[in-house]
Amino acid sequence: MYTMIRIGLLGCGNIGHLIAKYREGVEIVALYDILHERALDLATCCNGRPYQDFDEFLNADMDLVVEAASVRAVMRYAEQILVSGKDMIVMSVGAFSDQEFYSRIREIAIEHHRKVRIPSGAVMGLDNAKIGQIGGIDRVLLRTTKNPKSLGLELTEKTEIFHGRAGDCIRAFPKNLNVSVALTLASGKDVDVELFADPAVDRNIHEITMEGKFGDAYIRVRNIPSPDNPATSYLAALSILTLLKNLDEPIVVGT
Ligand SMILES: NC(=O)C1=CN([C@@H]2O[C@H](COP(=O)(O)OP(=O)(O)OC[C@H]3O[C@@H](n4cnc5c(N)ncnc54)[C@H](OP(=O)(O)O)[C@@H]3O)[C@@H](O)[C@H]2O)C=CC1
Ligand SMILES: O=C([O-])CC(=O)C(=O)O
Repeated sequence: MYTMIRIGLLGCGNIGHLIAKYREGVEIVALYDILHERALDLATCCNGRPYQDFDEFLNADMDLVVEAASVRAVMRYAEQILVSGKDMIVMSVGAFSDQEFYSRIREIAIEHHRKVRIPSGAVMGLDNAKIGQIGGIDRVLLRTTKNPKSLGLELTEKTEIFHGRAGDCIRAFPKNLNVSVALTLASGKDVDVELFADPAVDRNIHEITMEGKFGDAYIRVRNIPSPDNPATSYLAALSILTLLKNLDEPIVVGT
């Protein structure tokens, strides 16, 4: 028999709302957002209790905290969450581009017997990219194209606005390129990123090219933006909903 997993939502914006609306197998018991009105508003769609104080939120009777807030929120709260005995699901994985922070959180998770899970988010192929950890991949390139509005820009023609490494890209675009850091963590390769703003596209397009001992791969996802936040692909919310649904599954599919 399965028991409901009890979660707390850190971040009650677009993804938080989609989790509340479509969740399966989990109960939302606690909600926290930097803007308390957002937690209050989301509490009306689920039975969770909104908290204004983070420490009180963390004391709620829950198994894990689902972060759908920001890179800053992960950097600020991850350690405290793990030390409090809760697991974490992290959407704003860009926080882990800071190597020192990543190592510290990993050590704390080991010490406290906790897990930090990173969903595939807005890309496909993240699980297979993990073969890079055993030397199977030589190079990973991520080419992302979004409408300028998703990037907070006003442009009239397609423009390359970043070309470089994932760690530098997430610092410049913390709300738009978490996927580049997820790919870096999965593959163990410092991912090359090309970011384009194109007023002619109405999707968030991620093209991944991988080359290695296995051969080569080209994966393109043309994501529909979330209704409430065009920077975030709807696929990212589906990915976290699926992870939540499978948390207690005894048979695990995918690398
Ligand atoms: N891994 C992946 O593939 C993907 C990751 N993401 C990331 O997931 C996160 C959530 O996305 P989404 O729901 O669309 O974002 P939204 O901006 O719609 O919602 C985030 C909410 O969290 C709040 N928030 C921000 N910082 C904090 C904090 N320090 N403490 C508490 N609340 C905070 C925001 O407030 P305010 O508006 O005031 O900042 C907002 O209400 C983002 O960081 C996004 O970049 C998104 C897509 C794909
Ligand atoms: O949702 C997307 O397309 C990607 C995104 O915002 C991110 O990785 O931060």
